[in-house]
Amino acid sequence: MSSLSLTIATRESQLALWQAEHVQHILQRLGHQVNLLGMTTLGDQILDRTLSKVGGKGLFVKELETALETGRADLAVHSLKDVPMELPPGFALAAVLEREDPRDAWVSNHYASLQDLPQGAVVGTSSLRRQVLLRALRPDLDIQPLRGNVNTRLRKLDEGQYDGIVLAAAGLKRLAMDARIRHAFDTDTMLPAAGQGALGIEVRSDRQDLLDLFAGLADARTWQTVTAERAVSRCMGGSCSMPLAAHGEWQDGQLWLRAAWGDEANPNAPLVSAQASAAVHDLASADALGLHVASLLQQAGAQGRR
Ligand SMILES: NCc1[nH]cc(CCC(=O)O)c1CC(=O)O
Repeated sequence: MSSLSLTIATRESQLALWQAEHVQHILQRLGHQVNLLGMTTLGDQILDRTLSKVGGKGLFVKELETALETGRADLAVHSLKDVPMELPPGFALAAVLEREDPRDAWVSNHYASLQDLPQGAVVGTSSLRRQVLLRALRPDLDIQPLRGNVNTRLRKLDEGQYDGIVLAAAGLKRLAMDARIRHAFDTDTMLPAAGQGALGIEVRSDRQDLLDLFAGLADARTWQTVTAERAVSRCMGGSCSMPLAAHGEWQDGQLWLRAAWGDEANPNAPLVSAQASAAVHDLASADALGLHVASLLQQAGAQGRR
């Protein structure tokens, strides 16, 4: 393939820039010329409210899509967790890249683990999924909202506003802040969000040149895994305003998919869980596994949203 001159649209948080530069380097190694176009999204501007209350997923990607639409940029690099389950018409996921640690991390300056926290301690997270899972582990905790990019959240912890916070391990590891992680929660206690830790490349669907280019860079296993996870979320009508976890792990060539759903209207109700496995071999069979697990969730009492 001949050398292309490409522009990557990216948010300007430290993590978004790391991710865009990561893809920039991959493309440069293939001989392409790559610039970054930094942008501020609505999700970056609204910091005083919980995202689930102001429109949820999509707030971080819309401005980037506009740049693709107008040709100011050729591709956008996203944390897949923040990408809506269905892209708007005219856009496509060109690839999913290798996954960082998908687990949630416990970060605290004083307490090595949740178990060490005193009664009623203050824990920061704005994720409804993390809130519900934390409440199941420690009903006594005082869970307080925590927004902002990774650095902002750590600063708020260090200022003493929280006894501990829960963040994606992936963001901390990518920013070489592993040292802040007291421990990563095992996936049995804190089931991760669909797509957590994976990167997605979005392009305009008419850019066949880019679809061809990225087909060769995709991590097939990761793409199948997150496709199954995202199918659960899509089928449940998942958005940030629904406590929903979906996580796949491979075992003996089979993809094991687990999901958990919490009732946002009744946060004290127990979680509904479901799991299934299948010999997934392509994106279609991964999607089918996700739909199956979503139907099991619904049979067990989880309510999807239209
Ligand atoms: N919702 C914000 C967001 N989107 C992606 C990540 C972390 C990196 C990832 O999951 O790929 C984070 C921060 C967090 O959840 O702690």
